Amino acid sequence: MHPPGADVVVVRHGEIGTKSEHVGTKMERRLRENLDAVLADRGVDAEIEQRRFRLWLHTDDPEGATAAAADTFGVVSASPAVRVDPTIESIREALAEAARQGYDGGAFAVSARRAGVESAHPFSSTDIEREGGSAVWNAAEAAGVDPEVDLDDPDTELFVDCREDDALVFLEKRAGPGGLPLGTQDPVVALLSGGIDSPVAAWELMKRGAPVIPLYVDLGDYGGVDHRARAVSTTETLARYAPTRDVRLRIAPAGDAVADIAEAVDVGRMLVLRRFMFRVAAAVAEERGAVGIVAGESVGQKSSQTTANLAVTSAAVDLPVHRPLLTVDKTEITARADEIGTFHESTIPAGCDRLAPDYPETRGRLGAIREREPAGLSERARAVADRLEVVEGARDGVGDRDPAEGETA
Ligand SMILES: Nc1ncnc2c1ncn2[C@@H]1O[C@H](COP(=O)(O)OP(=O)(O)OP(=O)(O)O)[C@@H](O)[C@H]1O
Repeated sequence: MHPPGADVVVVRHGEIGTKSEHVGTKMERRLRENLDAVLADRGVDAEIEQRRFRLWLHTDDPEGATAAAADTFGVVSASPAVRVDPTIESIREALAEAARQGYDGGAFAVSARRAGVESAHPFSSTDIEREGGSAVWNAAEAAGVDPEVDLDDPDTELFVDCREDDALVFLEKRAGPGGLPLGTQDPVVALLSGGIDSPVAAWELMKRGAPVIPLYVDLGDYGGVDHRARAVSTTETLARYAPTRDVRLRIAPAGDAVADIAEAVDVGRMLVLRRFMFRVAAAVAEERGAVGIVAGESVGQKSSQTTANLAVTSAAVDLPVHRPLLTVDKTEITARADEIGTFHESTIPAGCDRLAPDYPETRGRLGAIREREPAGLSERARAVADRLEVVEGARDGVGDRDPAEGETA
């Protein structure tokens, strides 16, 4: 919610501030470019101004600009604000206006910060809070609201940032994803199954700055049109967070290879299959200059995801397999999927479920699994990776950056 007259959105970032000046400056530039692209992608008109440890968005659409900032990796919070003169009188007036808009009962608090030269104002932040609080109180009473103050746990918080030349009044600090600007790490291949977990895992890597190359392994008769459609639609949602990037889904035509695995392997079948998928992903990574694989596995969630089995599947490739959900419970993963917009409730049985043998292996041993693996799987994985289908049109204005470009801290 924004106060009346808001025409600026204050955007805060976090970890960039811990970097060296050289790296921090580059990351700030990348954040600005990414934010600009998200704004443009959503048709929000805003001009970005670089401030110390902040970006300011000058805009006539404070809600749209705040929502865009809150979906940009690297942003910790965003506040649509009104700017007034740095005097107690102007601040009181703006707070009273803001209260008429955004305070309709419950407990409130005014939180003030003063930045800049100490002697710039003849008042302290405590003065602002006291004077501002009384202005809010009066405005509420005049509007028929029964005001109450709770400084520790308010229902409504009204903020004042008082600086040398102006004061900002705002009603919220909308949380962004945090993390680092997308493109500040080298890319990884994201194995997307169309299920709930893998898009969240991909999003987590994006949040830390790594662009993803989404890859769906088509299981042929064991997969399904709906399964594939879910991978396409979750990729489109992920792409909304990355308009500067090529986030088109790649589909690997693995039906024949999967059918052969299902035919040849019973005990340990899912491990052989996952090892095959990792090999396909590694081949795509090599081709596209990616430096890792991200998967949505979480310890113990499925029989193929026990600690022993994760060791067996990871050993199929030299590239690191990143599993950001490793220790996250399913309820939390589902909530996160809902938040980021990739959650699709579905009763469609996943292809892997249909492939699972009656007695799945829970404690695979690398040597035994290697022996059971049909010969030539690495070559077949490379062949499948050479015949990728790229799903066009997932997003307009697909990014044009080189996926191998990164600027690691
Ligand atoms: N058909 C597929 N194409 C690409 N990646 C896949 C596919 N199936 C599984 N994966 C990858 O392997 C991981 C584990 O898959 P598994 O089938 O055990 O989980 P799932 O519950 O079906 O999928 P998800 O983890 O996405 O919910 C997935 O998180 C995903 O990263």
